[in-house]
Amino acid sequence: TPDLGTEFLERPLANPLMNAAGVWCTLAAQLDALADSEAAAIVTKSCTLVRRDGNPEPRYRALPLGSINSMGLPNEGYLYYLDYAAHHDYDHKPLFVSVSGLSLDDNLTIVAALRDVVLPALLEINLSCPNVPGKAQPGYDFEAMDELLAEVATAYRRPFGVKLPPYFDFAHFDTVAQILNRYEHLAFITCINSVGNALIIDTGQESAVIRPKDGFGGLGGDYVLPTALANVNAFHRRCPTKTIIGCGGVRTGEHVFQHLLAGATLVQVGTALYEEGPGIFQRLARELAELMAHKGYRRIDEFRGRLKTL
Ligand SMILES: O=C1NC(=O)NC(C(=O)O)N1
Repeated sequence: TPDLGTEFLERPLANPLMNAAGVWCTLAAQLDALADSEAAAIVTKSCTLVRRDGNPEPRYRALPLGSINSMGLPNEGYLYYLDYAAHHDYDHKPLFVSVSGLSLDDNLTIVAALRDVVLPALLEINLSCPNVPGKAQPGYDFEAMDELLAEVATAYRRPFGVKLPPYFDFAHFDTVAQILNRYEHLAFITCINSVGNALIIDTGQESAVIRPKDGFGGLGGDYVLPTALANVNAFHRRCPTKTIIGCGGVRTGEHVFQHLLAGATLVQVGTALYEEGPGIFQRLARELAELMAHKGYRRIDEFRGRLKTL
């Protein structure tokens, strides 16, 4: 059988699979379930300085082709996740801590705290939550993003990564890649977060389907796979010294294969994990191995990043 083994930041991993920040990772019991699953790494729900209830419900809706959500960063506050990180067994599998402070100061406070506890946990700075009313995504404000990365890189002084929103224009791919390439400590790039501020309409009810923001929310699932693959490949081409983590639209082993072909090293699962639970990682690993066997690949590095063009 094919070997799903891979490497992330020089660390060997059993497979390229992990959860997407925010899904099945807000509470310790959920994170424990991921730690006990076939996922090779896990990431926490994006945390803020203080605990948040998040947006009013209904704020998540599963759809025939994916999901829409406007959770609003409900989380237990950063100290909860630092405590979880302090007790995690890093020899078993890596733990990422996702941080989504609501201000530059909040981000720097959390990042400094994570630095000072000196844990092997990996930092994923979320630049792309589309669902906090009144808060623009740093990922779409290039000057603010550049300032945030400069401050975080200076404060953290260790390898970290960013979770980007989707971009839809080569000028934006170029500008963002140019910014990211200036930060040596910036070791990985996770593409993409949900496609922000979509609107799903229930025809029968003649209504939006989630309460926050008049029904506008982040789109995930099958709807976003082509956009996710494009962003993975765009930053894979433009940031040769960075490791790309793919996220968006992964529901089958074939989708994992496509993210790897596009240049991803790890592949995160969001909507499909929300719907299927942590058992999904065993299914995705099996389906990826079957597809690799069918194609005659023994290892991931035989095809990773080798997307052909016409
Ligand atoms: O970064 C985020 N992306 C999402 O799609 N939703 C969550 C949230 O709303 O908390 N955050």
